[in-house]
Amino acid sequence: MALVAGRKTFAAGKTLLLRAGVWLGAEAAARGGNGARRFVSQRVLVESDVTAGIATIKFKNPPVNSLSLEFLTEFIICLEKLENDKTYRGLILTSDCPGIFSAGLDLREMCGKNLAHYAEYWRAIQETWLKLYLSNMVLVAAINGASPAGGCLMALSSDYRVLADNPRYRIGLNETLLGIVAPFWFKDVLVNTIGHRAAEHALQLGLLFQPTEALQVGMVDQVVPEDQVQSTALSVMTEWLAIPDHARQLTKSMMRKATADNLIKQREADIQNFVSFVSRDSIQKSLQVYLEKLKQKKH
Ligand SMILES: CCCC/C=C/CC(=O)SCCNC(=O)CCNC(=O)[C@H](O)C(C)(C)COP(=O)(O)OP(=O)(O)OC[C@H]1O[C@@H](n2cnc3c(N)ncnc32)[C@H](O)[C@@H]1OP(=O)(O)O
Repeated sequence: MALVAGRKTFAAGKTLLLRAGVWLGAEAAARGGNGARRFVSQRVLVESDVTAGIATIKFKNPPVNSLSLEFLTEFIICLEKLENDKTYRGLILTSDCPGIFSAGLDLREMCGKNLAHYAEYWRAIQETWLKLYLSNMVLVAAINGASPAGGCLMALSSDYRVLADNPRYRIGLNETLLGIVAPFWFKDVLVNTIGHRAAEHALQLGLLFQPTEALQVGMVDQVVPEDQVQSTALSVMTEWLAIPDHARQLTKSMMRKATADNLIKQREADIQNFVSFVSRDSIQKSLQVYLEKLKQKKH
């Protein structure tokens, strides 16, 4: 059944389908007698409370939960499985890596690879976003670490964001600092969240907000002590799940459909655009310099 779901997801990406199959073969699922279920994959941990109808996905791609193609493949399959299983009405996104929610796109997937790889990678990024943004489940991001760029996008695609109060946990779309440009649909999601002027400011400067600033600008909904992030996410979830599903889902779709359709109607062009942008010599150079800087930071 899960493979069928995977096939639907990756109708346009044969390699991804194959990888998904490999992952599904390696998956282990355990059920407890108390309604708790746990799916284990290499990079994505899914815990669920069947009785409450709530699942928690923990990103587990150390050291920084970068969105590698392998991670995205597992993540997409998990999302699809949960979405198709009517047991689940709510999903909490969080991290299993201390201090990092997600470092965003994996820069190694965008450097020194061939054009077909860039296209495959970008399709997976698009697919992940569409799955998150259009989910029928209530999505709450329990942001327990730094959350730049693609990490921020995942949080912004949730319905509610709870951020741990730690000045090191900065969140924002910092693409310009890497010498690259946030795609239009990243921009659309940011504008929908914090408004046009604040988004223009944040995007041009590649701002990464500390928790109090993120709350002030409306990028997150709540900032709480680190040890209360999960419990707060859970109580927010309970509040949201008290709303009848059909009314909430239709309202969510009414609010989000136009933004998602904007990408859906030009998906292939967006892929081509990414491929030609990222394969430019100047962009490859910028990304390599940035990666090198990250590596040298430690020394
Ligand atoms: C072209 C069209 C537009 C495409 C859109 C792109 C959106 C994106 O998401 S681009 C990615 C933007 N991400 C970032 O700018 C984050 C960069 N990373 C950091 O700022 C920090 O790593 C961190 C704050 C997330 C964590 O800091 P910490 O001190 O704990 O760890 P580090 O020592 O910096 O990193 C450990 C290790 O991980 C490597 N790494 C970090 N980020 C990435 C990444 N995004 N992709 C791949 N690899 C990453 C870093 O180089 C270190 O590697 P080594 O241990 O080998 O040195």
